[in-house]
Amino acid sequence: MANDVAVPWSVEEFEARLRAKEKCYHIFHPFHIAMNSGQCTKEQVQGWVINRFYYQIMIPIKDAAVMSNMPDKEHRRLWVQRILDHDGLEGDEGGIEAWLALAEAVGLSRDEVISLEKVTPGVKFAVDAYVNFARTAPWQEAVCSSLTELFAPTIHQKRLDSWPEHYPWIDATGYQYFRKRLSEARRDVEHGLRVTLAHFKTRAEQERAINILQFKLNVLWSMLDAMQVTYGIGENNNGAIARMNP
Ligand SMILES: O=C(O)c1cc(C(=O)O)c2c(n1)C(=O)C(=O)c1cc(C(=O)O)[nH]c1-2
Repeated sequence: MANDVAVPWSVEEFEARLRAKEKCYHIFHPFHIAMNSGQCTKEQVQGWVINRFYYQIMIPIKDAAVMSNMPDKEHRRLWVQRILDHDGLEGDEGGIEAWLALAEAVGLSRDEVISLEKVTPGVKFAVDAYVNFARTAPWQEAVCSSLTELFAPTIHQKRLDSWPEHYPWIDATGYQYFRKRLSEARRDVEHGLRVTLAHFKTRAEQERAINILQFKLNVLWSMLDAMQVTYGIGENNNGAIARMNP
């Protein structure tokens, strides 16, 4: 039977199928598994922080693009908070600044991170693909693509639980970013799920939503693939670094 005549999933079934995508989340990527179980070297943790900074600075740009495609103020009012979460306000800094505090806590200098000089091409490519999708897709599809945040609190909590023990050399002041995201991600997801469950109605549309979520999961996964090529995993990193910096 063709997709467009298949019976739509109930809202509950649709939500369950979106949530079932957790199995493809980057928490299961070998680089993340190594990082969260204390197997990464200092250089690898620093490499992750440097590369993820590009994601951090592009998220509010992505969100501004999505907001520009939202025709009504009810959604923009909620969405604008995502930009403020990252950019902050004068006297009340946001996620980008918190990420720079994490960078300093792992022994990097702000300038080194802000320069983006060490961001690996694959990470740039993956993040740019996400921003480009969000900028050009119908806004409800862009909202749907942010739903990897369904799975993010678990990964932030995992870092908060395991990093202090595994990486005692990281200054504890660096963990504020992960702490902040626990509640921010839950709030984002409430809005994101409401939009997605209401917008994707037919079975074909619901399947498209699942594919959009998979695309975003692939973005996150590809970022770590690129980091793994550059930095290796665990102690076995020499060849990889030599390839990047001959
Ligand atoms: O550290 C992570 O694993 C992780 C994952 C994700 C995600 O799942 O997309 C986000 C974040 N962090 C994050 O901090 C964040 O602000 C964020 C925004 C978005 C988005 O798609 O709009 N995802 C994520």
